[in-house]
Amino acid sequence: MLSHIPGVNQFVPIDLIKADSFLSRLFYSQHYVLYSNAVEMKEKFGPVYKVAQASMLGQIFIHDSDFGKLVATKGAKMFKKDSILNDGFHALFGDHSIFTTNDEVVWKRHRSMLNPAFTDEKLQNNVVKETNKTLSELFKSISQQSIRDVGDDMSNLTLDIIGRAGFGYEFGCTNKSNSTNGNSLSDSTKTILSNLIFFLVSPYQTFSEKTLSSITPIKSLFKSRDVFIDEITNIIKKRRREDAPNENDILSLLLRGTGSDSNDAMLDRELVNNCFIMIVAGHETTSHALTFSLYLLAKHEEIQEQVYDSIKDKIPDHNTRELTYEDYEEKLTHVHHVFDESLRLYPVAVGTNRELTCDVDFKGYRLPKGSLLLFNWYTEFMDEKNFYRPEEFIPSRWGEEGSDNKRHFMYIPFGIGNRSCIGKKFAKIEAVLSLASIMSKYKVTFRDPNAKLHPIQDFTLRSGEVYLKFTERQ
Ligand code: HEM
Repeated sequence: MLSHIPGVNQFVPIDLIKADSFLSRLFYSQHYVLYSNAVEMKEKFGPVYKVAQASMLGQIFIHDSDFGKLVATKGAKMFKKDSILNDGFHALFGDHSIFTTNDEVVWKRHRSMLNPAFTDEKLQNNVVKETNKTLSELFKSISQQSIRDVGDDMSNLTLDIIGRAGFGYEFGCTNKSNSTNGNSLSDSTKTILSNLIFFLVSPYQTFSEKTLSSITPIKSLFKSRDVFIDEITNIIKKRRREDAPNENDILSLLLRGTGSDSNDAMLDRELVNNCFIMIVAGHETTSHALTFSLYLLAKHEEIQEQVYDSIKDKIPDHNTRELTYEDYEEKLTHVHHVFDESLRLYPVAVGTNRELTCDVDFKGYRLPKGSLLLFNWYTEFMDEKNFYRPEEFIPSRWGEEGSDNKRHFMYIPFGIGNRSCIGKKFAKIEAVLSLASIMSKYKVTFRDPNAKLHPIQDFTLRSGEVYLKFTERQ
């Protein structure tokens, strides 16, 4: 027997929400339900409930790993991206990219064209090299100033890495003396990211871009978007003119065969949209994940020392050479565990949005076709049935026997199914090598021993301000 879906304010029909996104975005309360309050909401209503407040009008929340299984096995047939949210992305990033397109055929084509840029071989050659290069620049600036705004450092680091490894492009964030026009693009990227949420909660379906531009943060966001598109178009033009394009970066791969009308060629607007989305998706997420990891290591000095000891033990010459892909694969197990554990406690993507393309029966409820779903996986990460003492930072739990099988459909910080993160391994290599290099060179401690973390739920989960002291190890 199917039950009535529990929750709050059930009265708003989904068609009304779709017709009037202005109403649905009058207030923004997603942060309340998504992260800080998610565990409480699940306890109150169970794993499936309906929330009708502000931007979440009529949205069905799902907190159950069986849903992950459903997405992994039948996802493509039952779900599509949330069309309301995607409309917002189209206005900013264009609708011709792997992340924003609503068209399944277009998505498949983009995904299959981008996949070869993310093979182990490509990542080995490319991400490892650019991560090491960018870290060495960061370390030079740390030697001049040991109290660091870690959020800022990680943002600069990850933006430079995706610029170099993705597009052979110098954002010039870690090595300021190197920057030419890089600054305009890095500033634009940061403006877009910090103002994204103002736009997503605005009535973007109801009003024109001109009207919306009367709101200052949205105006700067559109301005930065235009700078970005111009710059990226110039990068592409320049690359086309070059005789020997960088063989390993993402752009080189996409450029091969482009310019024609054949099916396997990416047109200019698709290239621009995809480059834009890669920079945004590839930068912010990893930057916050790294900041959370460093905060946790500073908070747990004994774990930090264990990580350092394991690096010394497994890589005796760690302080005289750069770390390699083999180190990443074979010798940095403790660092992998730290990263997995911090993504469990602070998953930068706490869930994902979908729209149902057919009626679906799940856990005794009928979820009607057209429903907007928010699959929140964070509550499973914080559930005692999956992780003992879930509130605590215990990286060693990841090395315990059987932990991988048990968590297959449940621990999914990079999503699950066909639309899961294409950059997962890119991010992991970059993050594990960065954490290991930092740990091997510095001890990190709080500038203020009473410092507290205040995570902010925007489009992603952000770390807020984290200041740490970096003391060079002898
Ligand atoms: C810690 C770092 C990262 C996290 C936690 C993360 C998380 C995610 C998640 C959860 C999704 C799925 C969204 C959905 O189902 O709607 C996703 C998609 C995506 N991510 Fe990541 N990501 C990270 C890093 C990266 C990097 C480094 C890149 C690129 C270099 C990247 C590029 C993308 C793209 C293009 C998609 C869309 C894939 C598609 O729709 O086929 N991400 N990411």
